[in-house]
Amino acid sequence: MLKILSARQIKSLEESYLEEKGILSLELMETAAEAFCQWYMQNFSRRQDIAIFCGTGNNGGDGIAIARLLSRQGYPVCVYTLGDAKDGTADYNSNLNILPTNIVNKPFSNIDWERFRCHVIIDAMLGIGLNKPLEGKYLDAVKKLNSQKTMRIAVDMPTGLPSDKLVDGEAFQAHYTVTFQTPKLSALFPEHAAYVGDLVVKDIGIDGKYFNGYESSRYFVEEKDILERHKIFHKASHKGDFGKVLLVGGSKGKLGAIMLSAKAALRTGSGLISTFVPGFGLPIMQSSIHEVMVETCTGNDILDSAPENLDRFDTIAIGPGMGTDEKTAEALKNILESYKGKMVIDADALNIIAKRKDLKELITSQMILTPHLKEFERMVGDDVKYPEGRIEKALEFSQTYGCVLILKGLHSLITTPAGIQYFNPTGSQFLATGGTGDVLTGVVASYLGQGYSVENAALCGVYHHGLAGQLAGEDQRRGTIASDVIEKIPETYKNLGLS
Ligand SMILES: NC(=O)C1=CN([C@@H]2O[C@H](COP(=O)(O)OP(=O)(O)OC[C@H]3O[C@@H](n4cnc5c(N)ncnc54)[C@H](OP(=O)(O)O)[C@@H]3O)[C@@H](O)[C@H]2O)[C@@H](O)CC1
Ligand SMILES: [K+]
Repeated sequence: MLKILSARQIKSLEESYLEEKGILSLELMETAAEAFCQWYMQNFSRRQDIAIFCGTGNNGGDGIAIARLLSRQGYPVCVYTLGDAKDGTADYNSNLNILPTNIVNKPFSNIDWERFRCHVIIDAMLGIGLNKPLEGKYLDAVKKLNSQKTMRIAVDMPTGLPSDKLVDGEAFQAHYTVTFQTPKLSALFPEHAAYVGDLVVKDIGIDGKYFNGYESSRYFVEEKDILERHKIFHKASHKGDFGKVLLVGGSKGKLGAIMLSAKAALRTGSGLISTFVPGFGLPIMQSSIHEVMVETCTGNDILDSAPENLDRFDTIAIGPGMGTDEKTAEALKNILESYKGKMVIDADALNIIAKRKDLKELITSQMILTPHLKEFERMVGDDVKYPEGRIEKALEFSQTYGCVLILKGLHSLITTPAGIQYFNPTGSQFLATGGTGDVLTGVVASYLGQGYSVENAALCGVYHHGLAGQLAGEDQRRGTIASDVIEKIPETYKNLGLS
């Protein structure tokens, strides 16, 4: 887990790290530049001309050091500076003084934009030191660079993005942001996706113990954290060991939702899946998914009653495609009141709960709620447009009702009633398509059925779902559909070296 700190905390952390280790900030800058270059060299060829735009703070210092290191490795580099060296930080100037003279180094204001050509733009203008919206030449630079049809990469933060809050005005639009040590909070806001691009976190050697003194309950999940939370099954495991899961949902025209959840749960590893759907769905379910068992409610078109003997199941997920009819709401109430096991509450179940205070009171610590932004807004009855406020609201909700909350979106946020908030690293823009939420419900329910704690099921579920989305997107690009994501779930295990 990487602890997420504010820009102010990062500066203080850096100072105490340097002091305790007895190293110079210039050395840390060199480490950061090396980390960037190592990533760059793995991903880009020497045939691509690089233009590095540098401010005069330490972000600019990183840029100048990157220019020297890449040039030494045979990469064609030009440097463009946005300020006067006399205003530069000490480390910026130290790097400028050792920039080889064969590297073109021009002021930004001297660029002839008619003739400007490069393949890759590296933004080292401003990083976590940004303290006001862009204006003047920085604004001009960002606008010019964003309009270039080239690869754009930001060092630490895209210029113009404040580290801890929503952007105000313009910012550099990166395809990749290579950030140091730990992600900055705002790089994880879905609203900033077009500025951050793909986020790459590079270790610069400040180990975890230095983070201990800084208060934060927000973390960025890493692959190793997920590996630790998985259960290991053995050859002799029986299908019953993988859990008996009941998935409740579906209504006329929306049966596909519960089918997607069921298939996803099977692909995640569930042994026995039952579904509970309106009567019309029985032949459809049975003919399309042979591995699931199907039970039906009293009514033919809508879900109007609860299943019998809920204790037969290790876990229940409810909501996909269910509709919000009053009879359905009563069936939901019945299930929430009588079932004591772990549950996933999604989609229309959330929409029903949003309107019923009495149902909100039935939320327990055994439950994982999985709203997307619109559903969450209905649940809290408030505007959650601003990410800083939304993250706070998620915490408040989870603590008030004692449940685990998965707020879906880019870098889905998992909040536990203990007050910990985890940002998920996996995912893809191609997950923004109908039915992927139903897939997540099936994945999370499957882990609950396999005996995972609510916290581990939420973390592993969101991680694998996001990774499956990435893998599906690599093959299918904008043509990715929810079923492709399901088919990629088994590959996520292979990816992590899990059986
Ligand atoms: N911390 C770490 O672990 C490590 C940090 N490292 C690197 O250092 C970076 C942070 O460096 P930093 O603190 O010097 O800040 P930086 O982003 O260069 O900007 C400061 C300058 O910008 C100016 N300025 C601000 N807003 C502005 C605006 N809107 N428009 C115009 N100007 C504006 C501000 O001017 P002022 O307000 O002071 O007049 C000041 O001159 C960090 O992102 C990372 O890349 C790595 O080297 C090693 C490990
Ligand atoms: K930058």
